[in-house]
Amino acid sequence: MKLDVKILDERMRDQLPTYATTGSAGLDLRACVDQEQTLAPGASLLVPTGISIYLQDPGYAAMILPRSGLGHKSGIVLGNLVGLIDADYQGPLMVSVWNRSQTPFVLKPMERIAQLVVVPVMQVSFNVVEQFTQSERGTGGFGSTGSH
Ligand SMILES: O=c1ccn([C@H]2C[C@H](O)[C@@H](COP(=O)(O)OP(=O)(O)OP(=O)(O)O)O2)c(=O)[nH]1
Ligand SMILES: [Mg+2]
Repeated sequence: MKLDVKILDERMRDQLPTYATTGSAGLDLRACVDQEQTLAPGASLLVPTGISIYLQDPGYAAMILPRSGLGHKSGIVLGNLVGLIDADYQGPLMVSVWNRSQTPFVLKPMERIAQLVVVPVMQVSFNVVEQFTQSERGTGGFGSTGSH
């Protein structure tokens, strides 16, 4: 699907997010900062990605997720854990970069810091009931099926 994008930082014009492989689910987002910035252990920083997107159709949303390499090796994840981009959002796409490690992290301009995944969404309305039709699981959860 074609997604409307606005370029807010000229550096993004010739490097719009792309799928790294034919099977990639995520589009890598870059840190559109002007200078290197050091994130102290535990610190988080709201980083512009230099673009805005407009999904428009409420049947879609986008999620910002950590990159696994950065998250696992460097402890660079997201301050909001997951970023949810509403279909009607038209503002700048921002990434809350959180250094959950115990080592300072140097964020470099235009570095790929997170990834964007576009997902289908179903909006619901509520049907208030007194009883649910009984399911096999019922109210069991939080380990009710055992651990083996
Ligand atoms: O990592 C993120 C998360 C959100 N957003 C933008 C897009 C999203 O549509 C909007 C609102 O996000 P959300 O609803 O999660 O935040 P909120 O704190 O509930 O703000 P609001 O009151 O504006 O809904 O902020 C980002 O750019 N990056
Ligand atoms: Mg909200």
